[in-house]
Amino acid sequence: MSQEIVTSTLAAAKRNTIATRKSIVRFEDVRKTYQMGPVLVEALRGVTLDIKQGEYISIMGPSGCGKSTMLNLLGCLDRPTSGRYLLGEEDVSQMPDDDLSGVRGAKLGFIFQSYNLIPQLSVVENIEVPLYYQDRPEEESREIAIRLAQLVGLEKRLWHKPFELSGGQQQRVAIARSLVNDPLVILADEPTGNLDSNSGTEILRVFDDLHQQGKTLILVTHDDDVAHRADRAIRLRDGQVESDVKVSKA
Ligand SMILES: Nc1ncnc2c1ncn2[C@@H]1O[C@H](COP(=O)(O)OP(=O)(O)OP(=O)(O)O)[C@@H](O)[C@H]1O
Repeated sequence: MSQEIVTSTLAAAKRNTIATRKSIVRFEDVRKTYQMGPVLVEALRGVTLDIKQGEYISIMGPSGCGKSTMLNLLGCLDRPTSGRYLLGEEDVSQMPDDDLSGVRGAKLGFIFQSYNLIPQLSVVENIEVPLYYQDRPEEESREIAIRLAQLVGLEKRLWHKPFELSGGQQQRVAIARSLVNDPLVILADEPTGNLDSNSGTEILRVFDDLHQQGKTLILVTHDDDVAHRADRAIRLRDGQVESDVKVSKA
């Protein structure tokens, strides 16, 4: 078989496997309206999306187009005004706050631009934080945290505090912490926004590795280069999906 045929056969096989994979996130005509005194602000105006297990998605768009609103909804930090949000098998669209917070802890991992680490805690202890709310034996939590610290390349920094780490290393701790409950989806908000370009590239390599391991990643960014590391790019404009395309890698 020629190289060309092999390449196109592989590409078709990959497309097929994505098409037949389980949906992890489904938005059906999701709308979000904020009330500002007498004024209604329509931040999301009918977004329909289907994200499959193992996809790596970037969300881009101009300021005010609804990215944070969408991330807040995806992250179960807020509820849609109307429409349906299915996370895995579960309809989370109108869940009460307590249940939503349970869903966040069990099914979602968060990575923020500003790392959000606890300054008094070491690398391992920061990674363990989401496990405090579970009834796990201490040694087991510690084992998981150390394994994840190793996974993100921090095996020589296990007992350092955040102020003793570079920005890139702090973001690795945040990534390890986001993985601790083996989430269905990892949500990242401008994860490289505070980093110089070398550290940013290192963090993007960690995302590439997670993607290779089959994790589902959704990343909001202003940066075209970051967006192009994903395999699907969604662009919002005025609260709607303007484009939703597969990223072609040269
Ligand atoms: N809590 C709120 N109350 C009222 N209006 C809001 C609220 N949050 C967002 N908005 C409005 O909803 C629209 C979408 O805002 P959103 O923060 O989702 O945009 P964004 O794409 O994340 O912008 P940026 O890139 O500047 O962070 C904007 O018009 C914004 O002013």
